[in-house]
Amino acid sequence: MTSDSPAIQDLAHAEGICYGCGPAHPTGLHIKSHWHEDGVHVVARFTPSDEFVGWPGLLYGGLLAMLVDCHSNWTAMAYHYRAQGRAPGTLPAIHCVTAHLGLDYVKPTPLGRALTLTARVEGEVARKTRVLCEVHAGDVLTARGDSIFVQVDVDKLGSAAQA
Ligand SMILES: CCCCCCCC/C=C\CCCCCCCC(=O)SCCNC(=O)CCNC(=O)[C@H](O)C(C)(C)COP(=O)(O)OP(=O)(O)OC[C@H]1O[C@@H](n2cnc3c(N)ncnc32)[C@H](O)[C@@H]1OP(=O)(O)O
Repeated sequence: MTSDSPAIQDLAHAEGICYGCGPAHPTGLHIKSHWHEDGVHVVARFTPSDEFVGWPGLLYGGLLAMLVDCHSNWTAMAYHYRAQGRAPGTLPAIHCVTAHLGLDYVKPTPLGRALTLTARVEGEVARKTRVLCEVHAGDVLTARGDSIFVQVDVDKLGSAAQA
């Protein structure tokens, strides 16, 4: 899959309203994740605009966490679909939620430059999936995520799952 193909979010959850990655959110970030052609990594690109400023000229760390959170979660979900030998968007839908978001801020992250998020699943996978994610601005590694996502049955989550 390449970035010319539909994003995993658009295939799997076009009606999603997550602020970070929901295709149907009116003003959200619309993060788009794609399998890399190496078949191992999932990649997203995002250029933060000036409104996401933290320290002058630099990206607010919370926004960076949002990017890593959503992209890593979609990496986990894409992995589960592929492990079952089927495409995102086929039924039954696979849903994961963030159980643990780990993030190291390695270097200041600039505003107004394309960021590349590159994530992959690490280790044994069951209901719980560990995802490693690197954020690069050009050649510079600016952040590193190490997070846990847990597959959930949304029918059992009750009203919390309706959002
Ligand atoms: C929550 C409602 C949302 C529903 C919507 C679903 C639709 C999704 C559709 C499309 C997604 C697009 C949107 C992406 C958005 C970005 C991601 C977010 O912002 S998600 C929101 C933030 N996250 C939460 O609100 C989770 C709140 N926490 C929980 O609900 C539970 O704690 C949960 C489900 C994570 C686990 O609870 P247990 O009772 O089902 O399962 P146990 O047995 O505790 O854990 C399972 C395994 O995970 C490990 N685990 C659990 N918590 C951990 C942690 N904090 N760190 C490390 N491991 C953990 C455990 O050790 C266990 O591992 P072992 O199988 O024994 O190896």
